[in-house]
Amino acid sequence: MKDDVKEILFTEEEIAVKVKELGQQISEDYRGEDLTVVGILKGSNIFMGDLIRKIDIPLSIDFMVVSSYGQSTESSGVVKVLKDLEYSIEGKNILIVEDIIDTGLTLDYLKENLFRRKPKSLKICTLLDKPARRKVDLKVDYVGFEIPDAFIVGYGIDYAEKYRNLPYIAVLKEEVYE
Ligand SMILES: O=P(O)(O)OC[C@H]1O[C@H](OP(=O)(O)OP(=O)(O)O)[C@H](O)[C@@H]1O
Ligand code: HPA
Ligand SMILES: [Mg+2]
Repeated sequence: MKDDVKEILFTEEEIAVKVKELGQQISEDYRGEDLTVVGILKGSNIFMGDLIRKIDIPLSIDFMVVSSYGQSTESSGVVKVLKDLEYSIEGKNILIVEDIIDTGLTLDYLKENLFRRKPKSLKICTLLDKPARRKVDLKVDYVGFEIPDAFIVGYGIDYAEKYRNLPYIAVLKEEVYE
């Protein structure tokens, strides 16, 4: 697995520092308010777990499973909801947690989908932001790291369902996916 890595972008330690910063900022912004954190699986599986433990206010969690990359390095442009939320979000403060925003198509679809359910507020937190590939305008409220236009894996993020268990965030060698 490690032989497929071209370059480590962010170490475990760098990720931990950033996640703590994001958690502190979110805690301050929502203090005194109810908060429901919605993780977008599978990619946010690790980030979500680490982030909520750095948020020191009461919160509840829910998950959606969506997919648009499948086994590819390119978005299909079609966002499939494989598992929907368990609970109503009407009148609630919702924070969507994503691992990475690339073209923005996934979150553009999800924002529309969730806004229709009448939440009190709807904000977005992503660990990684790849602005060079954005295809839609998207306001993102909390961003961990801005990254270059490269296909990354690790810390829950996959290529063809592999590499999620890498403890750091890395760029894959092109020969792995070309
Ligand atoms: O901004 P976009 O171009 O839409 O890309 C971002 C989305 O792509 C990845 O999901 P993927 O479809 O790979 O599913 P996964 O989370 O199960 O890996 C990632 O987790 C984001 O949800
Ligand atoms: N890596 C893995 N999955 C992704 C990426 C990426 O760079 N962009 C969108 N989904
Ligand atoms: Mg993926």
